[in-house]
Amino acid sequence: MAATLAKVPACVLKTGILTSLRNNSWARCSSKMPNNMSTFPFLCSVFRGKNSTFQRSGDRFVRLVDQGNCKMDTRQQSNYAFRGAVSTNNALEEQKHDNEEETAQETLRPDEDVVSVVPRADISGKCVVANTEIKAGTHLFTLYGDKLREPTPYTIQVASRAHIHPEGKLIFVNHSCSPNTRFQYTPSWDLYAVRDILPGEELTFDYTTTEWQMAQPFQCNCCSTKCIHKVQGFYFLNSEQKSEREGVISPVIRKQLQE
Ligand SMILES: C[S@@+](CC[C@H](N)C(=O)[O-])C[C@H]1O[C@@H](n2cnc3c(N)ncnc32)[C@H](O)[C@@H]1O
Repeated sequence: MAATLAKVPACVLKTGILTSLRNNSWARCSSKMPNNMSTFPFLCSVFRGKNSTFQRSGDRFVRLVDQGNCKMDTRQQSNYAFRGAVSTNNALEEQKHDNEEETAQETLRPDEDVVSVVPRADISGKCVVANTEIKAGTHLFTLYGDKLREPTPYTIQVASRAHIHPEGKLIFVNHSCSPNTRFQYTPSWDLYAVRDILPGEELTFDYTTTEWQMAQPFQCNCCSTKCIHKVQGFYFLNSEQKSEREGVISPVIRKQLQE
Protein backbone atom coordinates (compact mmCIF):
# COMPACT_ATOMS: atom_id res chain seq x y z
CA MET A 1 0.00 0.00 0.00
CA ALA A 2 1.54 3.27 -1.04
CA ALA A 3 0.92 5.78 1.67
CA THR A 4 1.84 9.37 2.36
CA LEU A 5 1.44 11.20 5.59
CA ALA A 6 0.74 14.78 6.59
CA LYS A 7 1.05 16.73 9.84
CA VAL A 8 2.68 13.94 11.75
CA PRO A 9 5.85 14.73 13.63
CA ALA A 10 8.17 11.80 14.17
CA CYS A 11 6.50 9.87 11.38
CA VAL A 12 8.45 8.70 8.37
CA LEU A 13 7.04 7.70 5.05
CA LYS A 14 8.51 4.65 3.48
CA THR A 15 7.31 3.20 0.25
CA GLY A 16 4.49 0.86 1.01
CA ILE A 17 4.62 1.31 4.75
CA LEU A 18 3.46 4.07 7.02
CA THR A 19 5.75 4.12 10.00
CA SER A 20 5.77 6.11 13.17
CA LEU A 21 7.89 6.24 16.25
CA ARG A 22 6.14 5.69 19.52
CA ASN A 23 7.54 4.63 22.85
CA ASN A 24 10.92 4.18 21.18
CA SER A 25 9.69 1.38 18.98
CA TRP A 26 9.01 1.57 15.29
CA ALA A 27 5.46 0.99 14.31
CA ARG A 28 3.58 0.52 11.14
CA CYS A 29 0.02 0.54 10.02
CA SER A 30 -1.88 -0.63 7.03
CA SER A 31 -5.55 -0.68 6.13
CA LYS A 32 -5.74 -4.28 7.28
CA MET A 33 -4.14 -5.29 10.50
CA PRO A 34 -2.61 -8.66 11.14
CA ASN A 35 -4.57 -10.51 13.77
CA ASN A 36 -1.66 -10.64 16.17
CA MET A 37 -1.06 -6.90 16.07
CA SER A 38 -2.09 -4.99 19.14
CA THR A 39 -4.04 -1.96 18.04
CA PHE A 40 -4.64 1.42 19.55
CA PRO A 41 -5.16 4.92 18.15
CA PHE A 42 -2.07 6.13 16.35
CA LEU A 43 -0.64 9.52 15.66
CA CYS A 44 -1.44 10.31 12.05
CA SER A 45 -4.09 12.86 11.11
CA VAL A 46 -4.23 12.16 7.38
CA PHE A 47 -2.83 9.48 5.14
CA ARG A 48 -3.20 8.80 1.48
CA GLY A 49 -3.70 5.30 0.24
CA LYS A 50 -3.62 4.05 -3.31
CA ASN A 51 -7.16 5.12 -4.18
CA SER A 52 -8.28 7.33 -1.35
CA THR A 53 -7.27 9.77 1.35
CA PHE A 54 -8.24 8.99 4.92
CA GLN A 55 -8.59 11.39 7.79
CA ARG A 56 -8.48 10.60 11.42
CA SER A 57 -11.70 10.99 13.37
CA GLY A 58 -10.94 9.97 16.90
CA ASP A 59 -9.46 6.50 16.73
CA ARG A 60 -10.95 5.89 13.32
CA PHE A 61 -10.10 6.86 9.78
CA VAL A 62 -12.69 7.98 7.29
CA ARG A 63 -12.38 8.23 3.53
CA LEU A 64 -12.25 11.68 1.99
CA VAL A 65 -12.67 12.86 -1.58
CA ASP A 66 -11.18 15.99 -3.12
CA GLN A 67 -13.34 19.10 -3.38
CA GLY A 68 -10.93 21.66 -4.83
CA ASN A 69 -8.74 22.79 -1.97
CA CYS A 70 -10.87 20.98 0.56
CA LYS A 71 -11.41 17.37 1.30
CA MET A 72 -14.98 16.22 1.59
CA ASP A 73 -15.88 13.69 4.21
CA THR A 74 -17.64 10.78 2.54
CA ARG A 75 -18.69 8.90 5.61
CA GLN A 76 -22.26 9.03 4.40
CA GLN A 77 -21.32 7.03 1.33
CA SER A 78 -18.64 4.87 2.82
CA ASN A 79 -18.89 3.93 6.40
CA TYR A 80 -15.57 2.17 6.59
CA ALA A 81 -13.54 3.11 9.59
CA PHE A 82 -9.88 2.32 10.07
CA ARG A 83 -8.05 1.78 13.27
CA GLY A 84 -4.44 2.79 13.25
CA ALA A 85 -2.25 0.09 14.58
CA VAL A 86 1.04 0.35 16.36
CA SER A 87 3.10 -2.68 17.05
CA THR A 88 5.50 -2.85 19.95
CA ASN A 89 8.03 -4.69 17.85
CA ASN A 90 9.01 -4.32 14.22
CA ALA A 91 8.76 -7.93 13.18
CA LEU A 92 5.37 -7.80 11.51
CA GLU A 93 5.07 -8.20 7.78
CA GLU A 94 3.59 -5.49 5.61
CA GLN A 95 0.11 -6.31 4.42
CA LYS A 96 -0.42 -5.74 0.71
CA HIS A 97 -3.89 -4.94 -0.51
CA ASP A 98 -5.20 -3.69 -3.81
CA ASN A 99 -8.36 -2.17 -2.52
CA GLU A 100 -8.50 -0.42 0.82
CA GLU A 101 -12.26 -0.59 1.04
CA GLU A 102 -12.24 -4.36 0.79
CA THR A 103 -9.76 -4.52 3.62
CA ALA A 104 -11.36 -1.94 5.87
CA GLN A 105 -12.10 -3.00 9.38
CA GLU A 106 -15.08 -1.43 11.03
CA THR A 107 -14.23 -0.29 14.51
CA LEU A 108 -17.55 0.38 16.13
CA ARG A 109 -16.88 0.46 19.79
CA PRO A 110 -19.22 -1.12 22.28
CA ASP A 111 -19.70 2.17 24.12
CA GLU A 112 -23.11 2.59 25.59
CA ASP A 113 -22.83 6.34 25.14
CA VAL A 114 -24.30 7.58 21.89
CA VAL A 115 -21.46 10.06 21.35
CA SER A 116 -17.80 10.50 22.31
CA VAL A 117 -15.50 13.51 22.56
CA VAL A 118 -12.34 12.89 20.54
CA PRO A 119 -9.42 15.00 19.24
CA ARG A 120 -9.73 16.61 15.82
CA ALA A 121 -6.29 17.32 14.39
CA ASP A 122 -7.18 19.91 11.75
CA ILE A 123 -8.67 22.40 14.21
CA SER A 124 -6.35 21.58 17.10
CA GLY A 125 -9.25 20.88 19.35
CA LYS A 126 -11.88 18.31 20.04
CA CYS A 127 -15.07 17.23 18.38
CA VAL A 128 -18.07 15.03 19.12
CA VAL A 129 -18.59 11.86 17.09
CA ALA A 130 -21.44 9.37 16.99
CA ASN A 131 -20.71 5.98 18.50
CA THR A 132 -23.72 4.38 16.90
CA GLU A 133 -26.16 5.24 14.16
CA ILE A 134 -28.29 8.20 15.21
CA LYS A 135 -31.63 8.57 13.50
CA ALA A 136 -32.96 11.91 12.27
CA GLY A 137 -35.03 13.52 15.00
CA THR A 138 -33.08 11.97 17.88
CA HIS A 139 -32.65 14.22 20.89
CA LEU A 140 -28.95 14.65 21.68
CA PHE A 141 -28.37 17.39 24.25
CA THR A 142 -30.24 19.86 26.41
CA LEU A 143 -28.42 23.17 26.87
CA TYR A 144 -27.57 23.98 30.47
CA GLY A 145 -24.66 25.63 32.24
CA ASP A 146 -23.46 28.91 33.71
CA LYS A 147 -25.00 32.08 32.34
CA LEU A 148 -22.57 34.86 31.32
CA ARG A 149 -23.27 38.44 30.21
CA GLU A 150 -20.61 38.38 27.51
CA PRO A 151 -20.02 35.69 24.85
CA THR A 152 -16.94 33.48 24.75
CA PRO A 153 -15.88 31.05 21.98
CA TYR A 154 -17.75 28.38 23.96
CA THR A 155 -21.02 30.06 24.84
CA ILE A 156 -24.42 29.82 23.19
CA GLN A 157 -26.48 32.99 23.09
CA VAL A 158 -29.87 32.66 24.79
CA ALA A 159 -30.76 36.38 25.12
CA SER A 160 -29.26 39.67 23.98
CA ARG A 161 -27.03 39.84 27.10
CA ALA A 162 -27.09 36.18 28.19
CA HIS A 163 -24.78 33.42 27.02
CA ILE A 164 -24.71 29.87 28.38
CA HIS A 165 -21.39 28.09 28.83
CA PRO A 166 -22.61 24.56 28.07
CA GLU A 167 -21.87 21.71 30.41
CA GLY A 168 -21.12 18.24 29.14
CA LYS A 169 -20.15 17.10 25.66
CA LEU A 170 -22.25 19.76 23.95
CA ILE A 171 -19.41 22.24 24.45
CA PHE A 172 -17.29 20.25 21.98
CA VAL A 173 -19.82 20.21 19.14
CA ASN A 174 -18.19 22.10 16.28
CA HIS A 175 -19.74 24.33 13.64
CA SER A 176 -20.62 23.25 10.10
CA CYS A 177 -22.29 25.22 7.34
CA SER A 178 -24.12 21.97 6.41
CA PRO A 179 -24.78 20.66 9.90
CA ASN A 180 -26.33 17.35 10.89
CA THR A 181 -27.93 18.71 14.08
CA ARG A 182 -29.83 21.84 15.07
CA PHE A 183 -31.35 23.43 18.13
CA GLN A 184 -35.03 23.48 18.85
CA TYR A 185 -36.00 26.14 21.30
CA THR A 186 -39.08 25.12 23.23
CA PRO A 187 -39.55 24.42 26.02
CA SER A 188 -35.77 24.14 26.63
CA TRP A 189 -32.93 24.57 24.13
CA ASP A 190 -32.34 21.07 22.79
CA LEU A 191 -30.05 19.76 20.07
CA TYR A 192 -31.59 17.22 17.67
CA ALA A 193 -30.24 15.23 14.72
CA VAL A 194 -31.65 16.68 11.49
CA ARG A 195 -30.71 13.65 9.43
CA ASP A 196 -29.44 10.14 10.02
CA ILE A 197 -25.89 10.25 11.39
CA LEU A 198 -23.55 7.33 10.87
CA PRO A 199 -21.22 5.80 13.44
CA GLY A 200 -17.94 7.73 13.45
CA GLU A 201 -19.50 10.81 11.91
CA GLU A 202 -18.89 14.13 13.60
CA LEU A 203 -21.88 15.97 15.09
CA THR A 204 -22.10 19.63 14.08
CA PHE A 205 -24.51 22.53 14.23
CA ASP A 206 -24.56 25.93 12.53
CA TYR A 207 -23.27 28.51 15.01
CA THR A 208 -24.76 31.35 12.97
CA THR A 209 -28.25 30.11 13.89
CA THR A 210 -27.62 30.97 17.56
CA GLU A 211 -24.90 33.67 17.62
CA TRP A 212 -25.64 37.24 16.53
CA GLN A 213 -22.02 38.47 16.76
CA MET A 214 -19.43 35.96 17.85
CA ALA A 215 -16.81 36.64 20.50
CA GLN A 216 -14.08 35.07 18.42
CA PRO A 217 -14.75 34.65 14.68
CA PHE A 218 -12.88 31.80 12.99
CA GLN A 219 -12.12 30.44 9.55
CA CYS A 220 -14.42 27.52 8.90
CA ASN A 221 -13.00 24.28 7.57
CA CYS A 222 -16.24 22.33 7.27
CA CYS A 223 -15.59 21.95 3.51
CA SER A 224 -19.29 22.16 2.74
CA THR A 225 -20.18 23.50 -0.70
CA LYS A 226 -22.26 26.00 1.28
CA CYS A 227 -19.36 27.05 3.50
CA ILE A 228 -19.47 30.70 4.57
CA HIS A 229 -15.70 30.53 5.30
CA LYS A 230 -15.58 33.13 8.06
CA VAL A 231 -17.88 32.27 10.95
CA GLN A 232 -18.62 35.46 12.85
CA GLY A 233 -22.34 35.40 13.62
CA PHE A 234 -25.72 35.77 11.91
CA TYR A 235 -25.35 39.55 11.65
CA PHE A 236 -22.52 39.16 9.11
CA LEU A 237 -24.29 36.77 6.71
CA ASN A 238 -25.42 38.02 3.32
CA SER A 239 -29.14 38.16 2.58
CA GLU A 240 -29.16 34.79 0.79
CA GLN A 241 -27.39 33.08 3.69
CA LYS A 242 -29.79 34.71 6.13
CA SER A 243 -32.88 33.57 4.28
CA GLU A 244 -31.51 29.99 4.02
CA ARG A 245 -31.44 29.92 7.82
CA GLU A 246 -34.90 31.41 8.27
CA GLY A 247 -36.46 28.21 9.63
CA VAL A 248 -33.70 27.36 12.09
CA ILE A 249 -32.61 30.58 13.79
CA SER A 250 -33.05 30.99 17.51
CA PRO A 251 -35.70 33.30 18.98
CA VAL A 252 -32.84 35.60 20.00
CA ILE A 253 -31.66 36.03 16.42
CA ARG A 254 -35.27 36.47 15.28
CA LYS A 255 -35.79 39.20 17.84
CA GLN A 256 -32.55 40.94 16.86
CA LEU A 257 -33.69 40.90 13.22
CA GLN A 258 -36.88 42.70 14.14
CA GLU A 259 -35.09 45.47 16.05
C1 LIG B 1 -17.45 25.55 21.22
S1 LIG B 1 -15.83 25.29 20.65
C2 LIG B 1 -15.97 23.71 19.93
C3 LIG B 1 -14.96 22.76 20.51
C4 LIG B 1 -13.56 23.05 20.11
N1 LIG B 1 -13.24 22.36 18.87
C5 LIG B 1 -12.60 22.63 21.20
O1 LIG B 1 -12.01 21.55 21.15
O2 LIG B 1 -12.47 23.35 22.18
C6 LIG B 1 -15.80 26.40 19.30
C7 LIG B 1 -14.43 26.58 18.70
O3 LIG B 1 -14.05 25.41 17.94
C8 LIG B 1 -13.43 25.79 16.71
N2 LIG B 1 -14.30 25.37 15.60
C9 LIG B 1 -15.56 24.93 15.68
N3 LIG B 1 -16.05 24.61 14.48
C10 LIG B 1 -15.08 24.87 13.59
C11 LIG B 1 -14.98 24.77 12.18
N4 LIG B 1 -16.00 24.34 11.42
N5 LIG B 1 -13.83 25.15 11.60
C12 LIG B 1 -12.79 25.59 12.34
N6 LIG B 1 -12.81 25.70 13.68
C13 LIG B 1 -13.94 25.34 14.31
C14 LIG B 1 -13.31 27.32 16.76
O4 LIG B 1 -12.05 27.64 17.28
C15 LIG B 1 -14.39 27.73 17.72
O5 LIG B 1 -14.11 28.95 18.36
